Amino acid sequence: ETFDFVIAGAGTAGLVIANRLSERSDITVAVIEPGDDVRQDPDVQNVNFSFSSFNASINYQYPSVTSPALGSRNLTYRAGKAYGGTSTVNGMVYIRGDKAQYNAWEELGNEGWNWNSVFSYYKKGEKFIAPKSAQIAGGATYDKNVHGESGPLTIGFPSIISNGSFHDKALATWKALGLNPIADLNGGAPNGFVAAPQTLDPDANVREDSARAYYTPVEARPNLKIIKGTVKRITWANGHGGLAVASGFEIVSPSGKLVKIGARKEVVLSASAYRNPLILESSGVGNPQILKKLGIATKVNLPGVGESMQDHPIIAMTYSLKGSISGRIPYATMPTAQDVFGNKTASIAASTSAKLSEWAKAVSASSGGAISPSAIEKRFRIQHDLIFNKNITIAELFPSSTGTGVLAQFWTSMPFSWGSVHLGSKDNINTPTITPNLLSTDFDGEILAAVGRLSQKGYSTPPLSDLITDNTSPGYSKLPLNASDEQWATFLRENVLNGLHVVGTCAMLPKELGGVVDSEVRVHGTSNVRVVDASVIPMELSGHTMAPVYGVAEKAAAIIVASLG
Ligand SMILES: Cc1cc2nc3c(=O)[nH]c(=O)nc-3n(C[C@H](O)[C@H](O)[C@H](O)COP(=O)(O)OP(=O)(O)OC[C@H]3O[C@@H](n4cnc5c(N)ncnc54)[C@H](O)[C@@H]3O)c2cc1C
Repeated sequence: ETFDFVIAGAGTAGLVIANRLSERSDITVAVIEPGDDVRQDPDVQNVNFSFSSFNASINYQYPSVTSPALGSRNLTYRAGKAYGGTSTVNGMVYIRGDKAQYNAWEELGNEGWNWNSVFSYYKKGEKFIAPKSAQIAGGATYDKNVHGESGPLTIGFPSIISNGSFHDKALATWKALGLNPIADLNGGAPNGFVAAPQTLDPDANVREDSARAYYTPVEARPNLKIIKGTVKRITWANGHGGLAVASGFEIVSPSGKLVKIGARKEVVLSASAYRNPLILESSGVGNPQILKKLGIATKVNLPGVGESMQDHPIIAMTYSLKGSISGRIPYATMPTAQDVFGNKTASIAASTSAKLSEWAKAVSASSGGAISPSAIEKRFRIQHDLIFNKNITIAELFPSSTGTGVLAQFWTSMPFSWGSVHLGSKDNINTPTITPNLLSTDFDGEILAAVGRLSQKGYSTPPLSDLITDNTSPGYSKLPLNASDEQWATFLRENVLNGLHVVGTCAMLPKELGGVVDSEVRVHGTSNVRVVDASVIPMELSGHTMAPVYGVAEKAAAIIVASLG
């Protein structure tokens, strides 16, 4: 079969692209997806799901390689395998990040990619449902100017938001610690304490994933088709002008047969940050040294493929409560460097600035020289400037209720440790080789420890501390309030996990900075291969990744449609 556009992956981003392209009735669109239609699955719909309720058939679990910085542990990277991809199995939290982080995309060489432009696509995609009185009683606030009202993606607050004392006490404590309440964290300035909205329909009380939002309303379109299968590689036509030209995909059908699906115009990779590099590498697009080892001939020399993988390093602690909490406590506390480091901020800014070139050399070496030290240093300097001069939020502290306790999670936003994702062997398109390198740059551990101390301080400062009986994990005996730097370093090495917010493995950047796609999300060196999903986000954000994926996909779809004339 042949279509105008063929998209790999009916996930969070893939269905946005499919929806927007198929608005044009003169264009035919096919989406290749290995997962099933799970829109009626009660575990998917349930907004009070537990992560463990998702069975393996809709939940990829990729093990990483072991890492010395993690005490030789390996990590599990999870993602959704279904219509809707990871938006069907995720935590649904919808946070976009800081304005300056988006403006940095333009500074890095992506013309037209800045907060104002992506913000307009956030609004286009969104249908925001304002909180009702019960949710307002639980602390839900908003600024209607930063939300859209008529897009496909419904966003709201959980209907069972806790109206107990947790919110008021948490707000008072964080305020006492300098983190003031803010009305809405999605307007590009999330510094402070606030209730976070989610991708759910509060009236129907169901999860809003990208299948429900972007596929259900358009599935009857005759020019849109989802085909079950796994993309193995891009098929190439005879090139012209030095650019590689895709003619479609070779896919593995459910019965294991290799089938060709033709693309008259373009192919789009939306198979996730874990899987797009695998498809590119198995098509000969990537680092020639890696391709040679795999026995694959180089079609396009593009060493950034699969590199600069970034994630949020995350820690969870638990506190037991005097009483219990009924309902959800979806609050986010988002501090800046100043909030975390106080009067040491300027000296830390200066000492870390002096180390950027050393860190860049180490990260370049760990990528086998795939990205040059100078390119990484340029990217690090922009990141450092965001943290220390542009005052972005550098972490998130995020409680959730276990009923009789609080799971107090926190993570840092912009790591200086980068990992990678590559094809492990020529014929295994399903299993990425993931090298996390989490906390391999010492400062990432230092900043996480500082945020951890802030978290401990929050739970031991009245009035929030009035609710708490003890720290049950890891326990104050293991990690006291005055724990030393060494105690923190050991604790983090043994306990840090991957936040599952992976970006950057097909970064939207100029090729000389290690980029894989240009600012029209087209793979460098090709005329008609685009990548649209979390993998193109060039640097980690202070938001969670789903909201940025939706914003990026809406804008990328507009770019592709505009190119059709
Ligand atoms: C457990 C968990 C909780 C999370 N919680 C949150 C949260 O609360 N808030 C938030 O913002 N973010 C959260 N995230 C992260 C966020 O959901 C993801 O970053 C985002 O959904 C990724 O979207 P994507 O389009 O890049 O990829 P996906 O949505 O994963 O889509 C990729 C699709 O491609 C398909 N595919 C894979 N390989 C192939 C192939 N070879 N050929 C064809 N198709 C293929 C997959 O089956 C999938 O459908 C969470 C992630 C996880 C795992």
